[in-house]
Amino acid sequence: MKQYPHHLDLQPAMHAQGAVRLPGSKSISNRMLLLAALAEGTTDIRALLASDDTHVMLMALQKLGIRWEQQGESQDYIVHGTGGTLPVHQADLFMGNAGTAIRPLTAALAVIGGDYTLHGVARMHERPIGDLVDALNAIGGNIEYTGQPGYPPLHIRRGRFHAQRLQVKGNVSSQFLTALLMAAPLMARDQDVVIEVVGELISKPYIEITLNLMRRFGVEVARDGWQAFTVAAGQAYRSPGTIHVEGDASSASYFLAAGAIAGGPVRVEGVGRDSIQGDVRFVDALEQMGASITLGDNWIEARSNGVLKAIDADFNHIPDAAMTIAVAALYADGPSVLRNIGSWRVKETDRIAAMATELRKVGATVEEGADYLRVTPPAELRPAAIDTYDDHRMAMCFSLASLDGRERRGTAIRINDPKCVAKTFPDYFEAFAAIANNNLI
Ligand SMILES: O=C(O)C1=C[C@@H](OP(=O)(O)O)[C@@H](O)[C@H](O)C1
Ligand SMILES: C=C(OP(=O)(O)O)C(=O)O
Repeated sequence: MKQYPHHLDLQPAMHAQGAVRLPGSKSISNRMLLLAALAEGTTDIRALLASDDTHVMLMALQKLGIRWEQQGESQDYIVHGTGGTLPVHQADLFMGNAGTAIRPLTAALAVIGGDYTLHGVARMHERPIGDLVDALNAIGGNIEYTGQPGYPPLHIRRGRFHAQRLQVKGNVSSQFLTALLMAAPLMARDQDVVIEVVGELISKPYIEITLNLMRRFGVEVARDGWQAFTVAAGQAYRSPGTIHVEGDASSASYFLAAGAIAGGPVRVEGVGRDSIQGDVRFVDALEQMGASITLGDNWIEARSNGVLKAIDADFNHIPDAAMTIAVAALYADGPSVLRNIGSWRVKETDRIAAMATELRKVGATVEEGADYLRVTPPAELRPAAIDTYDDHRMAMCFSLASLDGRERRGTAIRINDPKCVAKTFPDYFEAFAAIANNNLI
């Protein structure tokens, strides 16, 4: 993988312009890998994301005995599905800090049965998984915590699944519901499986990605809004043959915001108006801030010709791309408020605290609530060394503070420990330099 120095210095850039080919979507890549492994037949996955999060999924599948082959140097992978069984019944799996790997795998392994341990980096062991474990153990799963109750590491043994009606909480992470949905067809081939959501469900558009991909692998889910999901008996995953991974809409947010802040046009290629990723709705927020957005079939472009307007909005549906708005708010004409972002506290780091601390370094006044941030831009941005907390999105979104807006100049930004971008976008800084006057030094 890519080598990065201990820090990167970004000089102020007057303009942002150009086109960027996006890496594959993390959310789609890891779902497709698991679905292809569980399917009957061989799947040809095109343009898989190359990153830490997909690497841990690929390695885990390999350890579980799933055969896959990378096609030369490309990001095309052939995955040989085993139709819902696993050749290896005992494995120790390293999950890094990939929520999209550990959560779905926990459910699939618990249902298939075997003797598996799942663990990750230190932060993974602080990220909650209790609601998923509770849902599975309540119907006969056998999952134990080997560290702190409620958190990985986990020890999964063969359970005795009985009920086909599950309940899961959705207010901490939507990935728990995604995990159960993906595992549901493995639970009972002869009985319907019903999954009920107890209370509020956050990050809803990610459930749409799950349902869409399950459908492409041959499994239909009937739903009652966001309350209940039924996987009818008799369904099993089947390979769709060849399947393409869209470009990552969350990764697109940095470049589109660059176009909005520093004029543009900046075009991202690989996602467009028909994307299945909720994060394409990030462009609505940019539009509200005054940017002009054009959506094509497989591209999105952002430009702007004025100062950005402040925004006060609920960002529950786009928690990842919302971090980009927090930094774009530095260029707005007044205070912006990002609401309903409580899940930020249990992601790669406590993102509300980290964002508040780092925005203050460039001069912003920030009010931090349990589930919101209010960002008041300074008269002028101050040079700062940004700590990244091993959070790829902290590193990526703070690159934007080096851009000149119309009313506010960009500033010299040092990004400490930039290699964390490898979680989803190893080449991020090269791509950013290419649209921002090659300002990497
Ligand atoms: O299902 C997914 O692919 C994801 C769901 C979201 O998590 P939460 O549901 O925990 O908010 C998002 O933040 C994460 O990056 C990817
Ligand atoms: C929250 C994120 O990742 P994960 O899939 O590990 O939850 C993210 O990529 O911003």
